[in-house]
Amino acid sequence: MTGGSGRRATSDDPRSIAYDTLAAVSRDDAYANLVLPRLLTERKVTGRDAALATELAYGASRARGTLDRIVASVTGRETASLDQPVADVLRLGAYQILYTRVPAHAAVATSVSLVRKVAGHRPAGFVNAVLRKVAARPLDSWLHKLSPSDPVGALALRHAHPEWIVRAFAASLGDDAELPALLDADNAAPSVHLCARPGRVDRDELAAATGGKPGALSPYAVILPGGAPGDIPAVVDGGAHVQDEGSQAVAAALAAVPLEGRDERWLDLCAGPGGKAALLGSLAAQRGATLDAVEVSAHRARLVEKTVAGLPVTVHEADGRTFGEDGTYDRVLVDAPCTGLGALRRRPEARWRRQPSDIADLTVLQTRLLASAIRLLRPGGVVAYVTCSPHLAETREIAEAAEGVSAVDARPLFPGVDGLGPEPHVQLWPHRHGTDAMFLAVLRK
Ligand SMILES: C[S@@+](CC[C@H](N)C(=O)[O-])C[C@H]1O[C@@H](n2cnc3c(N)ncnc32)[C@H](O)[C@@H]1O
Repeated sequence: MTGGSGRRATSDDPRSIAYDTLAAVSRDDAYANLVLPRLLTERKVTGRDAALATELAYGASRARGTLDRIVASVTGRETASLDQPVADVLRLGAYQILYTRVPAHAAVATSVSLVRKVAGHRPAGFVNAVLRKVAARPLDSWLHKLSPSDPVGALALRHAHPEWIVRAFAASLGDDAELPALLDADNAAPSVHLCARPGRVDRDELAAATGGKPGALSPYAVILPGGAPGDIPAVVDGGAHVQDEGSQAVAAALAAVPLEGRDERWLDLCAGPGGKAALLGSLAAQRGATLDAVEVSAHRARLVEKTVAGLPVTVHEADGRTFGEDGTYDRVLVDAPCTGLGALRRRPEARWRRQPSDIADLTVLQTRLLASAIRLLRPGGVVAYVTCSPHLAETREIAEAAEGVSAVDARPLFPGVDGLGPEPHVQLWPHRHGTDAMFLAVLRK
């Protein structure tokens, strides 16, 4: 298994497209959810072929760790140590055999011809032999055979998540009972949510026009039944944008916190690509306030500029840790850079790329950004500390260590919504709320 060429399959066959997506993820650290749509467009693949390519590329990316364990138990070596083209063809083949209705003989035959295309004739016999052995047992039997004895390890294997992530979810949830539902939700494609920009589009009219339904958490959310949001007239003309309802709800919560005194200067300290800045900017426009939107990355600052065009928002390409004049803002959002463990359903491969060692650097940055936000607030002003991760080290522990502020109970900002704990903060969950697992702490200076 040496000398992998790393060639692309370059064809419009769904398996080739799925393979090229997996290869881009393995070789170039690419994001499957960016590569796949581009390949489908370039190769003009639509309809059932596009659906199959999507299922295979995203499914095999999500299940990668579990597939690798099964393949490794057949080959006797780490799957990641095989040549990349062989490893990815085996993942794709094993995924079809174990997780789809593709007949095993077809999955094996197409995998053998795929490996010939991307790695030459030498590994063809190996791929054929390995996949035949994979096909000798159904998925349940593999899971049973390879399952560790501890329950969290077993859930991690069964639901294709790294163990450290399942443990982090369990710690945040407080027990293990909901883990299967949460892990299942991570493995399902999320529905598309729109944000009807306040002052531009009426949410109920947008719901009626799109066949969607109003969301329960954000007064601006429409949950779409399916289809391509880019074709919706309100999205085309900028009256609405695509945004997870949880993201909308935490931004709207900051605007809804009661505040005494001046309420004119708002700040978004981590603004790119600008979804929350667009909602806050729309609310600011209605309330005679202005928003400063800070983003350290030049490319992402440009994205914010596009997203907030026409709103009373000034974009600053700057470092939030050192930005601005102390004591000058009334409301500040810190939507901190984080592991993104609350949005795994959106990024098929992300769970396998993230490492526990990522946490330490992120928590230092999160602490410094929150301290900067507090420095920038006037006395009595409020900060919303937000992450799209439920990891306790990135959420409660950061909020509770913040100095010079007291926690505001955030739960009344979500009237009629259950399962928001832990008091006084809000933790949303995909399996409870249908949103990304957004965390919100509201702190008053
Ligand atoms: C979770 S994202 C924000 C998402 C955004 N609020 C939205 O709703 O579209 C975090 C952002 O913080 C930016 N960032 C990272 N470090 C930063 C810093 N020191 N100062 C300002 N922005 C920073 C990242 O580039 C990234 O765009």
